[in-house]
Amino acid sequence: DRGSVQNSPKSYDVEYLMPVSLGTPAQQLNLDLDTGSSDFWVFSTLLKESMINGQTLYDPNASTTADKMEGYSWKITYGDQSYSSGDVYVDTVTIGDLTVSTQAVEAAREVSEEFTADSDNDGLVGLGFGIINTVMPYKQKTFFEKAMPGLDSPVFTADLKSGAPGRYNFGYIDDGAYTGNITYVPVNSSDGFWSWVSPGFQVGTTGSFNNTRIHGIADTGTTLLLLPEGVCEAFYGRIASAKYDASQGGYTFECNDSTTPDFYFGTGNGQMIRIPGSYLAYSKIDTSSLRCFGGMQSDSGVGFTIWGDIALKAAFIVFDQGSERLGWAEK
Ligand SMILES: CC1CCN(C(=N)N)CC1
Repeated sequence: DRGSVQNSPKSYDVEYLMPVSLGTPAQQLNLDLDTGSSDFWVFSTLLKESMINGQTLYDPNASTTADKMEGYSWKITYGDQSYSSGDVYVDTVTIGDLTVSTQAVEAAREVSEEFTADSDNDGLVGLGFGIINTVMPYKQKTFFEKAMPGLDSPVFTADLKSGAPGRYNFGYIDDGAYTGNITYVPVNSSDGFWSWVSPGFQVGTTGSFNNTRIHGIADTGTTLLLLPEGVCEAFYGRIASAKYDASQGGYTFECNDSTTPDFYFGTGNGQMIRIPGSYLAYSKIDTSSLRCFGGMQSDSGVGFTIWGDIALKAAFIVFDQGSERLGWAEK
């Protein structure tokens, strides 16, 4: 079996949403595929009105295939301190023609204001590893873990684009979606994340390659690229107008600063992925400013590097759960 679904970026590529069908008859929600978490949760009719702001709600009572998991609950808190919690139902879920008939659907009773404010986002499909699923008393499998045994190949791929729709594929690799070779690197899933080690980085076409191992996670659910402080300094040190602006909470520089270099990160076997400098002028810090908030910021608050959407949209990535490895290719 296999599946394929288009993903669409919200403004500034802050997140990428995909249509998902839940229940019988099908209820379509727009969900955020997040490889940095492992809960499948949705806005639902169990929520208080005050927590809803235009989102589409999953109504388990309107689904003839929904079964409540009595006595089960969940609560998740994300890196930015946003959170959600609620009850659990088993129901059928289809993403891009791929159906899992008994998915644990976590129906929200409570969401924090960050989720309420994001009116386009109806919930998350966590495609990290199931060991960090928050359902109690027994954790539940991710959509991919449920689908995997029936797939042609135990992989899913992410093709995120800058300011344009991309695609998530399940169960196969589309050889037309990338250029050159796919370089595979081992994954350590013990923390539940797609954790891997980059051999280093290079700033610009003329800079030398810095052999410094960077431990991090491939995370579709994080907008920016969070790298070690020293890497940020090496990059922003090459941009004439760049500075660390505590009032903005990060590095900023003039959006059109022509000294902005491309950023390359190593994936192994001498392969590098090129992130165009334009991706790193993330967004204007306010409408009247000529300065942009940087797409690369320090990972000091997290403890490891997060290869978020800024990096992922420069590549074609294979999340190979069958062999616990990541595949990186240019496109
Ligand atoms: C380590 C953190 C990375 C960002 N998160 C996420 N994509 N859900 C939360 C975990």
